[in-house]
Amino acid sequence: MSGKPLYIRNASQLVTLKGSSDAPLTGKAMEELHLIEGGSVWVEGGVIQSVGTDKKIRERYGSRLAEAEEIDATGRLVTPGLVDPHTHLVFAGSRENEFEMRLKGASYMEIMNTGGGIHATTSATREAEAERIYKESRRRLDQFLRHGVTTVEAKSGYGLSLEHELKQLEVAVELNRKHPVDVVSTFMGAHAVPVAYRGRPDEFVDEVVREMIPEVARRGVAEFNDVFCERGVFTPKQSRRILEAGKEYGLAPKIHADEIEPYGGAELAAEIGAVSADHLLKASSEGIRAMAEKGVVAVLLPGTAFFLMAEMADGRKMVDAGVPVALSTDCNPGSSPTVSLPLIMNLGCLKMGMTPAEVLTAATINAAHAIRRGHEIGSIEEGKKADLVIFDVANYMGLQYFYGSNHTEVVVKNGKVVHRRG
Ligand SMILES: O=C(O)CC1=NCN=C1
Ligand SMILES: [Zn+2]
Repeated sequence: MSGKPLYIRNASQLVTLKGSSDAPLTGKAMEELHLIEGGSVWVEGGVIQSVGTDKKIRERYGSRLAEAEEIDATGRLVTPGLVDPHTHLVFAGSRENEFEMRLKGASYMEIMNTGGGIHATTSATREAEAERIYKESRRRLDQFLRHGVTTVEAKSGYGLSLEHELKQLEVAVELNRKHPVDVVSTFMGAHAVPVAYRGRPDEFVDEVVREMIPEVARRGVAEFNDVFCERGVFTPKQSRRILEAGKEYGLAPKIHADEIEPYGGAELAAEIGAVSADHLLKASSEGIRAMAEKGVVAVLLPGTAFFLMAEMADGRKMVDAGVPVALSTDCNPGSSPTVSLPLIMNLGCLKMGMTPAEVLTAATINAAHAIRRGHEIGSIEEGKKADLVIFDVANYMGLQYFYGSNHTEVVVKNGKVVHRRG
């Protein structure tokens, strides 16, 4: 096995989340972190080899301790690497101007319908060379890493044409190849109807379905296909057509659902077998029930609601209804310009009625299942990728109690230390 073993020892709390690799956790199981007090991990070849009390690990590897890189985690919390299953990471430019417009009363949709919003970022991203988009996106990915995030999903959706959607996706693929943080790509050509197609949405849907999806699938630059199902963007009928087309080409469906108005997005997600339905601030009780029945992961984005000064999705209701709940930053220049998944967990507790254990489950194993990676990341179990974080708090409750801070001290990715707080 290449490289030295890594021995992380004697954590005040080691959150394993063991036994969650086959399916996302729901209901009461979202609270069962399977903690080990004084826990240790032995890592070799980028893989978790053994997890247990420090006594167990020292007995098992006693003769080899001297050859290992040792990190003393005494007094600190060790968790799986955080996973962000919903970002619009890859883009150029920013929209501070719109932030001030919204503080003065303009709505998100008003700004978008007058040529700003997604259209503003689309113009900037179309004009920018891939190199510049790569550099700006890499900087955000560096910041994610410093917040304990070891895997992110990244959507296209600021190209809105085959040429520029492919440009975004190629940047995401390049970041995945070169950056320590793993990047999982989602095609989202159906993020908005571009200005050139204003008033002719069905013709744009034709282009997404007939031109973009086949080429994206042929190049293998995305695993998922997402659509902004919202009044004034894409109807449930158009969204169904786009997601069905993606399934035909092997792109698993995801959906931005019921963000601004109740619109049947959650129901459509259950009907079509989406991997996840995201936002859900206005999801109906019927939609939530249907998602629970079909095991569709609800990816909740409280940072977006916070930044849009809107009411939050009812995380408590969804957890109690048996929906698998995950959390994400929704990192994007318009409605959630943040990389702080730890702050999103704080909002899960303070604004959505979730518990400290539930939000940690939602930002690790359930987030991993929302991007079909639950079998390889999201928990600290033998055979899984050694993606781990050491936080400078004594327990998982402290991560939420001392809110608003970045408690990330050490990040381990594939068994290698890739960040130590300076
Ligand atoms: O505004 C943006 O750039 C991202 C977004 N898409 C759907 N909601 C927000
Ligand atoms: Zn989004």
